[in-house]
Amino acid sequence: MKSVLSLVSRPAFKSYTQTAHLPGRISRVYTTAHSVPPLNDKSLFRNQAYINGNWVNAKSGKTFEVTDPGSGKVIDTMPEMDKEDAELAIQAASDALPAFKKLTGRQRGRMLNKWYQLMMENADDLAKLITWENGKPLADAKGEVSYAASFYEWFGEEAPRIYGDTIPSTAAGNRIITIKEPVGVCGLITPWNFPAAMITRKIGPALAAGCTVVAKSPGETPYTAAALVVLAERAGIPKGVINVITALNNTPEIGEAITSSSAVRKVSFTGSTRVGKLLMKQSSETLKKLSFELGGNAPFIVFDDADLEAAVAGAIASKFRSSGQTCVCANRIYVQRGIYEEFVEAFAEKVRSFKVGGGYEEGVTHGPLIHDRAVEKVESHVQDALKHGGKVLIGGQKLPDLGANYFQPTVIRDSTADMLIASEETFGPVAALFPFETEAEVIELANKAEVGLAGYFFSNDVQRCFRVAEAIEVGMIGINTGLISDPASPFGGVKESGFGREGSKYGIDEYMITKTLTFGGMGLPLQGSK
Ligand SMILES: NC(=O)c1ccc[n+]([C@@H]2O[C@H](COP(=O)([O-])OP(=O)(O)OC[C@H]3O[C@@H](n4cnc5c(N)ncnc54)[C@H](O)[C@@H]3O)[C@@H](O)[C@H]2O)c1
Ligand SMILES: O=CCCC(=O)O
Repeated sequence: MKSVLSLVSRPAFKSYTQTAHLPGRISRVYTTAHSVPPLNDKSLFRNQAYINGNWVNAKSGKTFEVTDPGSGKVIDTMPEMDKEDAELAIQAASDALPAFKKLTGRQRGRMLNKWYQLMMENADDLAKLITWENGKPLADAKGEVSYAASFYEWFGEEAPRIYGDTIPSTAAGNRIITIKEPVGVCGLITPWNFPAAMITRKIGPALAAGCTVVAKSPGETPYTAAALVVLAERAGIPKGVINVITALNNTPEIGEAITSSSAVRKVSFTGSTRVGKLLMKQSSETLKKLSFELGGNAPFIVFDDADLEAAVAGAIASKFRSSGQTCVCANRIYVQRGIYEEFVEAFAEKVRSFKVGGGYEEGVTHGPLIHDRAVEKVESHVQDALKHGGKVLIGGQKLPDLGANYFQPTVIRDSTADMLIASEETFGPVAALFPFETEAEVIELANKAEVGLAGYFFSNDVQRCFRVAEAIEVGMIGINTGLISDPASPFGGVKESGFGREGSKYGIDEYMITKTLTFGGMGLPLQGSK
């Protein structure tokens, strides 16, 4: 294995251009460049885990390889940790808790603010790491860094503003107040699709509340998380407050260690509904406080009365963000019959202008998917749609000449309710367009999903806006917008998309408990007083 420094400063190793033929009337030039630009600050690249303020290997000495999804090349290794390492991290977080929770909110807020500033100062390097291990285009990666850092800024401001209540008692002579306390040690498990933002959205409120954490970084994208820890050290976060453990194949074992430990009082998980259900079962033995941000299958509805141009732009932004690999991506695009043909044409035209390729290449709008399993799922949804009468307008094919993980941005028209894509999250760059006739019909279709994370609709009728927003069973609705993510806005789902809210003024509550203080014998005359 090459040394870390040679890896982070290695020169371009491949760059080429090729033509990909798309069904329909055009063929597009796709390009890719597999060169990894060197970091300005090479010390941000770490290939170890972090426990109790120390950079460490797995006790077993085992490691796993991390692959650049764009080039298919191995980036480096990370420690393949197991239960024993997880227990050390939990112990470190437990030991650090008493002192950390005694700091004032203002003191913790200042640390988070410093961390925010360091992230912004090192935004270019963090973005390079995100693109390297996740594949998303550099411009998107930069956007993710700002989004991720904004959770430290936001919760740094919330930390000094944790209030309890004064409550009128029903019993005469009693006086009731509540205080908020940190829940304790938190186990945080996050996915690869936002290597920075999914972690900061949990660590920010946890630290603001006074909790200490054990974070399991995603096996596919652990280097961004490690770089964030380097910046945490510089921000003066005390040792043991943040512990980041790493694993790929041992992930279920780590999950079990975290969920079964009685020292861990809270688990916050972002990932699939399948794994969420498993972690909930595992956590039941110790009855932990839980937050689960799970899978989505977002309906995106365009009514006849919508602004067509805005609806097309919103649908493109929602569907193809991160090549369709976000939990809030539109998965089912329902368009009312009166506007359907016009919408299909304008939407397809936009997709034709995409440029797929390596994330570092200038002008690339869409990168590779994360791994071959993601490509297989996307391909199976396209094949299934074809079998059920869907018509592929654009795309529909893998792009093997670019690399194993590239798939053409795809538009399928005349989609129907019996297609897999109508009931399962694709998590990839396939836009399925469904025609519909009436408002009642589309609400029923939208609510058929077992999950309910995000939903979107476009309409210029204010009555309808309220009616439809109230009828759709999701945690978040975009009305006349395809982008809803904001640190100020509560993020979370209903039904099998989980529970709990991240970001916003509610996000910090997930990491606190309310303690009730009842004072008896109050309001009585002072004994012996005149
Ligand atoms: N609601 C949200 O905020 C949100 C955000 C991003 C992704 N997601 C969902 O995540 C899914 C895509 O990610 P994925 O396929 O990698 O999900 P996944 O559930 O397989 O993995 C997510 C994370 O959980 C870890 N994990 C996997 N198995 C585990 C186990 N047994 N114990 C403990 N940890 C385990 C993985 O290492 C990974 O870091 C989609 O369904 C997407 O909608 C949801
Ligand atoms: O993928 C899930 C998170 C997406 C977001 O925060 O916008």
